[in-house]
Amino acid sequence: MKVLGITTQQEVYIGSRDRNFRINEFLIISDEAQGDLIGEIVEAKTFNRFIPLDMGGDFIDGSVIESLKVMGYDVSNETIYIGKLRLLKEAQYPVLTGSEVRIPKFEEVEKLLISTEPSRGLVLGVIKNTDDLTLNMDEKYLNLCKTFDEGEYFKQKDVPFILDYKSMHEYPHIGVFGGSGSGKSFGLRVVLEEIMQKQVPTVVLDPHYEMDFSVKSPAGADIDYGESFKCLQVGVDVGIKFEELSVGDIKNLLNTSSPLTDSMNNTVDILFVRGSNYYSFFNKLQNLMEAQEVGSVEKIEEKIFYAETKEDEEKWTDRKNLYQKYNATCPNQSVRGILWRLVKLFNEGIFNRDITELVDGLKVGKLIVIQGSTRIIQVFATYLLNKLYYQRREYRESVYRNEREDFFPPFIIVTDEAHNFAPKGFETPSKSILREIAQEGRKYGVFLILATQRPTLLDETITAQLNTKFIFRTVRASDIDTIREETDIATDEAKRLPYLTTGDVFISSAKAGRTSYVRIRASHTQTPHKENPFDELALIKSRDNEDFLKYISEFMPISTAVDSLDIIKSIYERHSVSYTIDQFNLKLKELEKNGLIEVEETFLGAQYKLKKN
Ligand SMILES: Nc1ncnc2c1ncn2[C@@H]1O[C@H](COP(=O)(O)OP(=O)(O)OP(=O)(O)O)[C@@H](O)[C@H]1O
Repeated sequence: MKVLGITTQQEVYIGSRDRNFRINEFLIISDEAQGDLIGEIVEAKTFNRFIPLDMGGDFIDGSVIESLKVMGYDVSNETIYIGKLRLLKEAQYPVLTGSEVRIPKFEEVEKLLISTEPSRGLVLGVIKNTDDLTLNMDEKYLNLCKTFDEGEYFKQKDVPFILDYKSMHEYPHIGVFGGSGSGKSFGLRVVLEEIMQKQVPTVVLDPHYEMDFSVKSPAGADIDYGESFKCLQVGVDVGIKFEELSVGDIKNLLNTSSPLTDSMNNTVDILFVRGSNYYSFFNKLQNLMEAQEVGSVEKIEEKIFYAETKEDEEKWTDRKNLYQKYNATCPNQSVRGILWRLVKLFNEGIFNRDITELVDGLKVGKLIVIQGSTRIIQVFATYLLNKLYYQRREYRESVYRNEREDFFPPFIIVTDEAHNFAPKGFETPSKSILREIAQEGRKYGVFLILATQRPTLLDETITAQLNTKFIFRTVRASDIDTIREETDIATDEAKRLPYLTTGDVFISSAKAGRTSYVRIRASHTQTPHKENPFDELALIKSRDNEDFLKYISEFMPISTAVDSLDIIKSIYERHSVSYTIDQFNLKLKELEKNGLIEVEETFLGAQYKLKKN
């Protein structure tokens, strides 16, 4: 392998007669003047005599062809492999043409490729095309993971990719970008498995109900995550304690239910009293609304006068007071709107629980998965993240002040569909807290892992704070542009983004100052949605058919014209399963079509029989 053509300090062409180049493999140029220079292949081509070299287009120029000839290559008759090698560190001078190129030894690239020990980092996969480098690789880096491809598991044969999560302290926050089906959720699962192994307290917002780690995959038979995570459903296991809400919180919550008008905001300011419980706020709104509907103090007094019971009298007196106090400042429309939003939240069960179980889990280093519909998670997350972030902040600040507050651990927040929580261009309640954490979280040990299919729709301030970025296959041009702006990904790599294989990813790290090309390892667990819905359909159908066959076997042969009604009755009595005549006949036809029974046409119509075998 030799350096060809006119060279620069950043990039050179190299050629070989017998070795094909692979994208992102590492090679060393032995430059006589400058010593060893390490580079990475960013483009590779093969030429042979059927495709003359001068058709190379803009990939190679005339100087490359000329130097191939000078070095003794027969450009019109031989197969020649050519690669573009980008130096990892700019050379002092342009590289010497004709320099020898060789495969590095592991220790020559170890520092470049491996950022920390496996025990101190997250083993996320393997660095692609590095199998040549593993020849004398340290034992501690061997057999750390498996990869999964086309239904088969493979032993690790490349250098492992280990993410130094502790460096988040300096380079906080991770972004995970990729189009649908690119391997983003799978990648997130692997990251979370590793986080669980390190027992880092983590909150995962999971509107898709997919982050469950109880089902093992063949690659994780000996690892059990059962005790390391907990799924909690909003409104069932976790919720918001109404008494703890500030006026800001309640406005945020009502707003997520449906946006509040200025007048509604104002009305909440006037009516809400911190520390009151749900029912007292509800009653206040309800009573004021009813008083407003009566219309005037005189009319309410009439109601008091004609009240039939003491209770009624008190109720209307109360309403009169509210009316007198608030009618002028709180329009009926706004009171009504707030009440409607409040009841909607209440009906979702969000005020039924608190976050004690969640906080207890975090304190022992668990991964807490919050499940619920996208909307309810948005409502809850705003409250939750504010609460957790300020608790952690308060704890850290008390440490600075040498005071003793109860320990509250550092933690990570993970969410898919992050553009819904922090959209570009308009304000949402969850966005302000995420933005604050993106900018200030590092100081207090609160970190974000945000995944999205649409980086272009994610708030720019937040995107700019994501120091490590995982970029899976991305096809949309606008998203590729955003990725190019927001990462150090090179033009050559950006061009490859639409063609990346599912599960392959560019990991661009501010700490390393470079991008690695990685295959995400096989996950130890499986998503609960793994079953193909069409297989599920077939399975249910065949179970259904088997059951039906069991019910009818003893009545065979069956003449539909005479027997159906009696058999349907018997099946109902014995098995409590009911069929209409049409359903029963259709089921018989289906069984016959699937070859489970036989049919014969008789003068009485169709007669079904068990199959002879
Ligand atoms: N690293 C990998 N190794 C093996 N298989 C993978 C890998 N990554 C993804 N897959 C498989 O590819 C499929 C799609 O992956 P995944 O569900 O993660 O896509 P996605 O990008 O999250 O899509 P969406 O955003 O639509 O959910 C899954 O069936 C998964 O099993």
